[in-house]
Amino acid sequence: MDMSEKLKIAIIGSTGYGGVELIRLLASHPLAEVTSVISSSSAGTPITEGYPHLTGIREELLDDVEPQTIRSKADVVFLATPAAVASKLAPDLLAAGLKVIDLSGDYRLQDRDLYEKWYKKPAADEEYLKQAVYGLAEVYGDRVLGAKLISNPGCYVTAALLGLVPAVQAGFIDPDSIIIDAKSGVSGAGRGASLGTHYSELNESLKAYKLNQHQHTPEIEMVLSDIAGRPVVTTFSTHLVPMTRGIMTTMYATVKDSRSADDFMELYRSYYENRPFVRIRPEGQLPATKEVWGSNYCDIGFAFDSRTGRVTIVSVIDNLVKGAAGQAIQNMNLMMGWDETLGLQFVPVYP
Ligand SMILES: NC(=O)C1=CN([C@@H]2O[C@H](COP(=O)(O)OP(=O)(O)OC[C@H]3O[C@@H](n4cnc5c(N)ncnc54)[C@H](OP(=O)(O)O)[C@@H]3O)[C@@H](O)[C@H]2O)C=CC1
Ligand SMILES: CC(=O)N[C@@H](CCC(=O)OP(=O)(O)O)C(=O)O
Repeated sequence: MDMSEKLKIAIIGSTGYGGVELIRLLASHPLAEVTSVISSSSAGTPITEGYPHLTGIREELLDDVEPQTIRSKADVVFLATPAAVASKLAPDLLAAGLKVIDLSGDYRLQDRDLYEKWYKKPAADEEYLKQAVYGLAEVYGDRVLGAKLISNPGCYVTAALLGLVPAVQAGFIDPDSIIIDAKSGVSGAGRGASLGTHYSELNESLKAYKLNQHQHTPEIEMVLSDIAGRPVVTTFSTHLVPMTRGIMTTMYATVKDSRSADDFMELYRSYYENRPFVRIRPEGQLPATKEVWGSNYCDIGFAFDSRTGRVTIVSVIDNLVKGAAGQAIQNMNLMMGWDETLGLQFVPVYP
């Protein structure tokens, strides 16, 4: 690529929350620019019709989903589409010579049966699943360089795994004892209106949903099993919180070999030493979702209970940034061999 020219980006699903967050973040990327915003339902209309906050930033009309036209305008396409859409679109986009970064779950699980069981939709073709690189950037980032098809991890999965992987890999916790208690803001459910995300249903309430049925369960287990070197199953519970952005995962596990708070702190600081988006909090300080709002950070804190022999690990992310668009751009940077922080050095919005 001629470095005087920016990498051209198209976004399918640009009218959704993940898509519009890609537009926001890419607007300040030094080496990439959005050249096509695409809609399957409102091509020919301006994106500012649905998103007036983009006035003066993206005034062009939405394009159609047509691979050859997209290729004439872009080098990389981000798919921010509902489940089972990317698996239909990616083969033609790849054939047209585009690189594809998928924010949905379609290329995360290598096992097609697992996808169909948990997502209740048809799985992607085996041939493309084999090509897909799973982009949990801090763990598998070194596999992403030069990839043509990147599968961006789930939002809950990112928060949970960044909090668990170092301890599982080092054998500091018993993988079979892990319980993940997760909470998300409502933008995690996308822009479409539904009864469950309706203001008067959600406001002043906290509710558990999809218990033991959440589609991110097999993705978390896939990575924990890989890291532990044996099959791991886990209890993963999700809750909807009346806030716009943010995910907190509170994770409980039995500590092995009398590892201390200092041991954990040293392990996590060393694991994430060269990973600029993971911040380990000092002992006794637990992170809040507000402290990563609008940023690509994942903040992690610990609490030890010598009475029960358990550690509680708390991790927080912004679901739309580190949980979706931010990590997808981080993966694009890694794919291109660039500094992973390009275009992502936002200070969290506070308060
Ligand atoms: N929201 C979040 O925090 C996160 C979301 N994700 C995943 O990212 C993906 C997008 O999520 P999100 O932005 O929240 O969802 P939204 O529902 O807000 O947006 C999805 C967009 O996809 C487009 N779309 C729907 N059907 C098709 C189709 N057949 N072909 C092409 N485009 C289609 C729609 O736009 P149009 O009708 O204009 O084409 C819609 O605006 C999902 O898979 C989601 O699970 C992952 C991590 C976090
Ligand atoms: C609050 C809320 O509803 N969150 C969504 C997150 C879904 C998501 O991002 O799904 P994929 O990553 O699998 O595409 C959920 O729990 O289903």
